[in-house]
Amino acid sequence: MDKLVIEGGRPLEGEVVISGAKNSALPLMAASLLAPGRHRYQNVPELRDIRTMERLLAHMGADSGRENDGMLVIDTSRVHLPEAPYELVKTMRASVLVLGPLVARFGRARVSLPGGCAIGARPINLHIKGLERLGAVVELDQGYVTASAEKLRGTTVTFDVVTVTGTENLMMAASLAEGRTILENAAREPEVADLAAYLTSMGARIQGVGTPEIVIDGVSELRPGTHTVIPDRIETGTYALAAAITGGRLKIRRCRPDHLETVLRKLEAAGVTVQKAGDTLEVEAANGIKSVDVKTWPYPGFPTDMQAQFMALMTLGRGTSVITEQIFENRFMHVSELRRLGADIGLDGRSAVVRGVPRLSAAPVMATDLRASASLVLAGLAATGATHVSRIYHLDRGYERLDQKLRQVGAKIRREKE
Ligand SMILES: CC(=O)N[C@H]1[C@@H](OP(=O)(O)OP(=O)(O)OC[C@H]2O[C@@H](n3ccc(=O)[nH]c3=O)[C@H](O)[C@@H]2O)O[C@H](CO)[C@@H](O)[C@@H]1O
Ligand SMILES: C=C(OP(=O)(O)O)C(=O)O
Repeated sequence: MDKLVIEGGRPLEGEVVISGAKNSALPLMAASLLAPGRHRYQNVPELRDIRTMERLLAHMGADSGRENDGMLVIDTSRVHLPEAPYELVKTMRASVLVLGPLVARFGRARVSLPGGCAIGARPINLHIKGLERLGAVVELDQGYVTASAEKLRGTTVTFDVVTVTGTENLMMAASLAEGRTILENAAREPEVADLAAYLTSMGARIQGVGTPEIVIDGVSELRPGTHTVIPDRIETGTYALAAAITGGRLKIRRCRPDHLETVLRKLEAAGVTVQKAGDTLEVEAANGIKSVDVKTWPYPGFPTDMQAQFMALMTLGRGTSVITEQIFENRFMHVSELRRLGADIGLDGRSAVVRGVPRLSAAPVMATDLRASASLVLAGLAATGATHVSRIYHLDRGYERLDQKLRQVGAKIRREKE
């Protein structure tokens, strides 16, 4: 197992190029199951989750590989086994994204239940309820969801809570259903819009994307297409915070600042200078950090996937910050580790009360999920001394070449065997 060793206390300076979004690429890859043939994706990051999705699709009979220019090509002509086994699903919850496409195209699917994870129980009841509304017969058997439907039929589905992958699963299934499906209280995340853009290029008829009501008119078949994945807004935000927490200055290139408005406004409120120009963001923190409060919320609210990293920044704020997690019931696993670095954080139900301290100092820390790991890396970049972050396989799920990109902008960070 690898760990990261970070010698902190150096302001980051220079340029970082943002990779394609993991949370866009995964549903886009699942969408390849909707139409036999060669699907071509540009800007897919090299990540552990992407390789897991390739293995999952391969299990079903798909072929995939990269072309010389990095284009990921998935050929679904020979898919014959509509099944997602436990061994793969347990390593990546996003595997559940194959459920909708499989039922829609093959009339049946057998997908392992993902189970809980470090950040919460994360049920998929709304995915299942939605598929049932579309006419699928769904059963739970020995830890697997089996769903079957001769033909899905359009209907209205109202989500009890906003669910990103739930919206994506149902949008894919409804694209091949008979008639019109209306998804109410749908997710508005940019990744949902990116998936809708690809589905539309495949021949799907989708309206209302980016609003809480998505209308899908089913078509009888879809065709493979070519698509460029949007830049990763969470990676972008993480580097913006890396500049801020180290008192540095970063030019963040090939990103979409408009997908990160809420985070950028909070950064400005914290006294950080943020300049947007097209697909470039410049972030500079010359005068320290002011404490600000944050509440996570579905898009366009403050993303839960940035909560842990923002908390790392707030540990060094002037004043007290209240950070409230409203999406997942257990997404504070980083708190005890940040405390090991000298942070002063109290927990009160769904809120963390972060009293800023003048400095953090290095310690060995360990993370239990992807963004918690990122928050520890940020804290380590600011802390004095050498911070050892273990279990970085979490980071490798979601950040492409994180250590290399940070080294390029002046961080002293290396990967070591534990
Ligand atoms: C691969 C991917 O895109 N992952 C993202 C996606 O996860 P994911 O799509 O799994 O998260 P959801 O949006 O579904 O979860 C939001 C809330 O709804 C609840 N819920 C969800 C589905 C369901 O059937 N029943 C239910 O109760 C969840 O437990 C959670 O409390 O959105 C999350 C919220 O922005 C992000 O943190 C994840 O990075
Ligand atoms: C929670 C995340 O991912 P996943 O939904 O794949 O677990 C994330 O990207 O922060």
